Amino acid sequence: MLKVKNIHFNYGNTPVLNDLSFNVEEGQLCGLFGPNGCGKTTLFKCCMNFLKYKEGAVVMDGVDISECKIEDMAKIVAYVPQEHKPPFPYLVKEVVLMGRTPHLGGFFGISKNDKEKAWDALKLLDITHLADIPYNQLSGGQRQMVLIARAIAQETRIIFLDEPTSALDFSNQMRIWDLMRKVKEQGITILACSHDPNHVSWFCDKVVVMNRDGILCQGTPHDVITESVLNDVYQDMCTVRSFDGVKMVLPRSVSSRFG
Ligand SMILES: Nc1ncnc2c1ncn2[C@@H]1O[C@H](COP(=O)(O)OP(=O)(O)OP(=O)(O)O)[C@@H](O)[C@H]1O
Repeated sequence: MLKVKNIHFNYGNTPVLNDLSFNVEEGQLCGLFGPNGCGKTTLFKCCMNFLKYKEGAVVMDGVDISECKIEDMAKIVAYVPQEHKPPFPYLVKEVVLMGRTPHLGGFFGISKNDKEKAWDALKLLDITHLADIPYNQLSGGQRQMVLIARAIAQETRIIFLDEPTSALDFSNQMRIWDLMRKVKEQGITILACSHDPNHVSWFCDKVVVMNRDGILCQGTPHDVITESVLNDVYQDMCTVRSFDGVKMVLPRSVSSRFG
């Protein structure tokens, strides 16, 4: 469903993505993690043709995205950005409704069905109580939930989420990861980056680990979430324990307190 082949990208003369390749299968929930500044957001933007990579190819749902117009892209992939702070003078229900006409960024030709889909997305995230509140008045976490609702309302076959739980409290973090699993069970393909290796380990089918040189490794959480990989990424700070087959990543300083 998503094929990234030998992508290279520079900001000016500074290389950021260096020969990145990975695939995500249809209906897979793929987690992407790596240290600050390794290029995760840049990778999302290259995959959506917002940034033009200089070598390589990205194929989504059989379409070479370098030839894809923005309105066609919006039918293939929905994007939840890491944060969204600019003034956005709309009510929450209007922001979610924009998921129905993402390429227009407005409310042209909206049907009763579109309104129902937007309302369903608000219900799915349990945020119907926010519907009539101005988006600009929301907290960071509430905005994150609304943008996820907008992506769900868009009804694409692929969803990209850039740190979708970074601003959320624990219950909303778990709710979003559980929701991503439910969504992927409907055959939708998800690529989500996260700074929490535990979330990636517990919820994802596949994990792609990046460092500043490119992709360090990729595979199932069982194969990838190991002390040697994590300590490569996080400079010898992690211990990995297994509880009933579930891997738990702990800071070394904590695990040493408990022997
Ligand atoms: N517009 C830009 N112009 C120049 N350099 C940029 C630009 N945007 C990002 N960078 C640089 O590119 C590198 C990758 O940034 P990116 O935001 O993709 O990393 P990231 O892995 O998403 O980081 P984080 O986990 O902190 O969100 C960083 O070194 C960053 O400083």
